[in-house]
Amino acid sequence: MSPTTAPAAAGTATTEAPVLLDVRGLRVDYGQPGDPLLAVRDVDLQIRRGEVLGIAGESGSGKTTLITALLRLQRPPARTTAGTALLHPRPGQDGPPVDLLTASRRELRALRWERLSVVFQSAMNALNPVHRLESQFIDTLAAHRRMSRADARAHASHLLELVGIPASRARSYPHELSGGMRQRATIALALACEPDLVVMDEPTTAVDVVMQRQILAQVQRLQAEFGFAIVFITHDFSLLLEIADRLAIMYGGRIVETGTPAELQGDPRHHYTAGLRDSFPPLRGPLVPLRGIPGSPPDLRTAGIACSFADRCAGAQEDCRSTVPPLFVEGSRAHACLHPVGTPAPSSPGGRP
Ligand SMILES: Nc1ncnc2c1ncn2[C@@H]1O[C@H](COP(=O)(O)OP(=O)(O)OP(=O)(O)O)[C@@H](O)[C@H]1O
Repeated sequence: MSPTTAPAAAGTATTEAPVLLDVRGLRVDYGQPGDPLLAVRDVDLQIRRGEVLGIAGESGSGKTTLITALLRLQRPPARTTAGTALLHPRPGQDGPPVDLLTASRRELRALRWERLSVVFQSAMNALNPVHRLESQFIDTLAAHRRMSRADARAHASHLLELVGIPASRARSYPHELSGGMRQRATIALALACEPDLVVMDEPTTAVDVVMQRQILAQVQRLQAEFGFAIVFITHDFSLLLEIADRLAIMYGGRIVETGTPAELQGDPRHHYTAGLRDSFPPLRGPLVPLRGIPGSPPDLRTAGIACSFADRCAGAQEDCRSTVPPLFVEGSRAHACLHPVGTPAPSSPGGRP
């Protein structure tokens, strides 16, 4: 097994759908140039049209930093220091891809809502508290779709109904809705202009488990109807097993493994993926003992000359402490581990195990 010559994009080609967003070599840091915290390190990520890519990783692994950089929503002290993120045109449309990391404000304005939208954990941040729900839809549709107010109102009612909010609630203010309703309204708003990609950052963390299931079922129905791609970010591995087509696992600012849910659940290659899997109860099937991952997350202030998981890894060998593993590609999946799960430990000198 050897690393690929070209960088392996996370979740490389498991479907034939055209590539929508191609991220290469993304680096983001926080803080002073002399003392940066390296929150995202050399991330390659490929998102295909219509797929659900789940990004999982523990708190502080860089998930939010990654997507706020891609969407150009980051604020100082965050700085993108390297990389490209090419958004490809819709099939049948001409023109070169747009690099989201260098696009002008004007280009970004044209892309937001219409090609890219985002749903964050807190719906109150997305909805304007002093405007009725309906008028937030109408303003967005009027600005980006040039719809008449009457058409926009009808479209808003339709979208709200799609997420289970009756038209009679369209004139409510956000604070008059339950948390679950607000979050569903935010999702409907994100879909208003039929974007190609919807980024969802912990969209169901703030609601109870029953509401979480309802929202996810609705998202899946909407996705089947409209065909948008989703990047779904969460620390909840078992949730992603249920809803994602492919998974990318982040640890210490890097993508450490990618593959399908079945691959990563049944046969994880990176020891961190295995630990993450064993830390969450499965949503279906028999109960299994939960193990957790001992130790604490890596120090992101050091550039690292080792695998950042080595100190917590039961399978770590000597070379793991002196080499940053590249992403190794095995067919449609990839992992960044020198001694993957299931490979025998090297024999000690003299042939003894
Ligand atoms: N504004 C900031 N200034 C400095 N460091 C930050 C800032 N925001 C995040 N970080 C650091 O960057 C690293 C990545 O954080 P990030 O929020 O992207 O992780 P995450 O995987 O999204 O975590 P969570 O699941 O808790 O949201 C962490 O070490 C975090 O402490």
